[in-house]
Amino acid sequence: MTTAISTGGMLASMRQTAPLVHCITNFVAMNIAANVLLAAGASPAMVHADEEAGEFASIAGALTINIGTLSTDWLAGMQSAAVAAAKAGKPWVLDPVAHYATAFRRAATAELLALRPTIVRANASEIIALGGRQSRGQGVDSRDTVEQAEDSAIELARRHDMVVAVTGVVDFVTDGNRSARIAGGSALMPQVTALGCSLTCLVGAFAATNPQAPFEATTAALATFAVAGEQAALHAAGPGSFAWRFVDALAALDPSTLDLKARVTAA
Ligand SMILES: Nc1ncnc2c1ncn2[C@@H]1O[C@H](COP(=O)(O)OP(=O)(O)OP(=O)(O)O)[C@@H](O)[C@H]1O
Ligand SMILES: Cc1ncsc1CCO
Ligand SMILES: [Mg+2]
Repeated sequence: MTTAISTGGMLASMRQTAPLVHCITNFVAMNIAANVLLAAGASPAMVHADEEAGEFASIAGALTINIGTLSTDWLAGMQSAAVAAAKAGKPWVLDPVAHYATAFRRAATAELLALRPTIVRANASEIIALGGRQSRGQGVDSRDTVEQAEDSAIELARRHDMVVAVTGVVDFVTDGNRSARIAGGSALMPQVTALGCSLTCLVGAFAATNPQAPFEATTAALATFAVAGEQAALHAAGPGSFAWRFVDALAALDPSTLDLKARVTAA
């Protein structure tokens, strides 16, 4: 069954408002994530210092936090930003990169979760471990399937009253009551580093435009990635040309094509 969500309409309204998205992401992702947001039609700003992160979060449309290259200083900025975003009523998105890998990351993730993210976006291994189950993940890449993570995603969404998005071959989004699957993308996507991190930032852009509908906003962001990924893969020779073709495909994607090609089904 195809859901009634107009992903194209959400892309159009996101572009119309060009939301300012406060991204605290990792050193690997910073450049590609900013380019992905610009191509899609949002306005990214990478601001992480504790001295200004709280102030900036309160003026941005949404905040995204990614712990990929974590340090103590950055964690302080993340916490200030999350507190300020919540106080200002702005949605914020958490990407708990490899949170299972070290005690530092585990503790940081628990502290950030306690600050009540609106949305968590992660790969299957990260979601399984976040739900307290044994995942096969070691570093930043997933070693589990989305299907294996679906129950954990639903449990997490209910436990923390948030939207959870698990990405992989077919993505899964849930708010604990409603769930959807988004098919598409390309096997080249996990071959390009930090596309998941970039997607987390794009989820922030859609959530900024639709703060009352984080489930729909997340679904639309994932569908946008899935369709742009398919288009980019058509003529890509490998991960290198896929990466720039993907940015071009995002910029070229029009709302009606997105509506036509998006494969979103209720789960
Ligand atoms: N095998 C695949 N086929 C199609 N799409 C895929 C595949 N693997 C990942 N994707 C897509 O790639 C994007 C990034 O998801 P992924 O799960 O790889 O994130 P991630 O592991 O957090 O990435 P990173 O940590 O490198 O940023 C999503 O849009 C997802 O749907
Ligand atoms: C490779 C890598 N290392 C830390 S963060 C990151 C980007 C993908 O998550
Ligand atoms: Mg990741």
